[in-house]
Amino acid sequence: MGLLYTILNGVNTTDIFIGLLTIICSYVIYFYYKHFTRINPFPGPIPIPLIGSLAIFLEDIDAWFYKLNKLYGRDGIYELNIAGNRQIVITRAEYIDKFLVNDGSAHIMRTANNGLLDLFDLHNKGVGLNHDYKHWKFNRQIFSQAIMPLSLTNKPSNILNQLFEEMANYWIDLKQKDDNGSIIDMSVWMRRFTMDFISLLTTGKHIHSMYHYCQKLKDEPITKEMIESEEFADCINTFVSDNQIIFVPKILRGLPLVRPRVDHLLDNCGRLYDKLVEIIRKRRREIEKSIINGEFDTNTKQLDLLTSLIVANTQYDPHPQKNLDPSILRPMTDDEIRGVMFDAFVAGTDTTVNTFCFALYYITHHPNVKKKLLEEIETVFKDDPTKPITLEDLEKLKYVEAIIKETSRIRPTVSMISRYTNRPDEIAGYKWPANTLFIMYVRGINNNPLYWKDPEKFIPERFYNSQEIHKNSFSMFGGGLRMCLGRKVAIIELKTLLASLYRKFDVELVDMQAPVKVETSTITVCKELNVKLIPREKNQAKH
Ligand code: HEM
Repeated sequence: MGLLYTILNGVNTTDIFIGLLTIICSYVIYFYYKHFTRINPFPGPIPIPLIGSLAIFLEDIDAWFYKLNKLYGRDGIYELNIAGNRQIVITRAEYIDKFLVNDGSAHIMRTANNGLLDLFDLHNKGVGLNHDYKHWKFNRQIFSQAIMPLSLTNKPSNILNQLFEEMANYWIDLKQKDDNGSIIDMSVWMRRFTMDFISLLTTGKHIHSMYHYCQKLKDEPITKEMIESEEFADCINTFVSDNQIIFVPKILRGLPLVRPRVDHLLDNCGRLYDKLVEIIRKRRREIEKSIINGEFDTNTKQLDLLTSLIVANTQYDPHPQKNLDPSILRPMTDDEIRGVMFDAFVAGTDTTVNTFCFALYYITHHPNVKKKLLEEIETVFKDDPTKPITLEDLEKLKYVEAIIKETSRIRPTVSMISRYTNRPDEIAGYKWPANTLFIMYVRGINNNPLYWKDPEKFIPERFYNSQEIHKNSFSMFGGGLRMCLGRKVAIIELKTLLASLYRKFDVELVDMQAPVKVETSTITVCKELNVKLIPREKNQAKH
């Protein structure tokens, strides 16, 4: 202690300054030495020590990636450094094959987990950001067991029909007396709609977020339910729009620009987790009560998702699994269910909202597409605009499906999908060490003129003949072992929504000149889409 005191006592400000400067210079030299001697050097922006590419913090991520793709993506591979992490960006369909196959577990992880996943209790919870292979496998198996059978039933369509009717009535209610239609921000309404949908699908309970939003628009007195409902919607939106901060390296957590954002998101997630756990515990008690009373129906294939998750791998499981690794044949804890429910709300709401809004934007800008869409609706539903939509009807809506795919090709809401290697591998003809992070740049591949003629043109007919589509040149739901678990439900939802909307309303953009307003975090979000909805007269669907 005495020696340390003597040393420190003899140190003046200049010495401290010189010491710090030496440390910083040594780090910068070390950083650039590592950078210029890296394995498989590819073109890309020159990184700044600790920060990597500053542009990612200053520009919209999607717009920045699009620009980089034009600058560096010509040969199908380039690289970036984000907050000190090297990322290899792939823009050719031929190079992503290994990430999209279902065998092996070499490319199963999505992130390096050197960020703050643990702090948010996401590193071994749920599915989407789960970094722990064993826990991910267990959660994925049970989530899949619960959601896939649902998409084979009319349950999602029935909920969607009921919710669409409700929403259409609010829209008509909001119409000004002398106006021929209602002007609404579709992106906000769709967020409330998908929230109500996912809640009904997962818990069987209506949280009335559309109703509360409508009350708010009509300036009705604010009630406790309205506040709670808006808070829940805000928590989901905040997580969707601000979650990149979770991937900032731990070492940067205390920085003045980082700390408040992390604390804000932590507080947000805390409230969301508490709400979800409250819902789960309540449902568990309800199930226990119905079992005691002999009222629990194990034969039904139409349990809501939450009930399926609670009874999975118990004697009340309606889809008992055999021939599986015994370590994943156990029931889930409340915390594990919370992780999966969190995924359903976070991964299952905004993705659909944005795809739907982008589709409307393109349909309104392409009268020929709108005409064919209306003709298909007319053919399938004849002149009955009220008949509830069934799975059978959805099967027939081929052009609607092509519109959804073409929208996702040209403007994917998930424009980047990452994979992290846990062992050395050969990708794009190069040998890579373990722990390399790859980004499949979906928007670049989906719009690459190598695979698509006139890629910038909106032509749904491209998807009529799937054999003509180059392998891996279109991705909406990713692929391989981590492929989207909600893909079937999402397609049901999008098709039902588009058909229901155009059966009942004519849709016009309020500003046809304005580009679509987007903001990117891990997904590309439609920030605003102001539309005018004009109720259709009977038999008017063709125009
Ligand atoms: C249009 C709507 C949707 C789009 C475009 C979409 C897209 C995606 C994509 C690209 C992935 C990553 C796949 C990969 O890494 O290969 C993903 C993962 C996932 N999605 Fe979706 N999704 C949509 C709707 C939904 C819905 C409705 C749900 C649930 C109700 C859902 C649940 C999930 C989950 C849980 C994962 C993580 C799977 C894993 O990591 O194992 N998604 N989604």
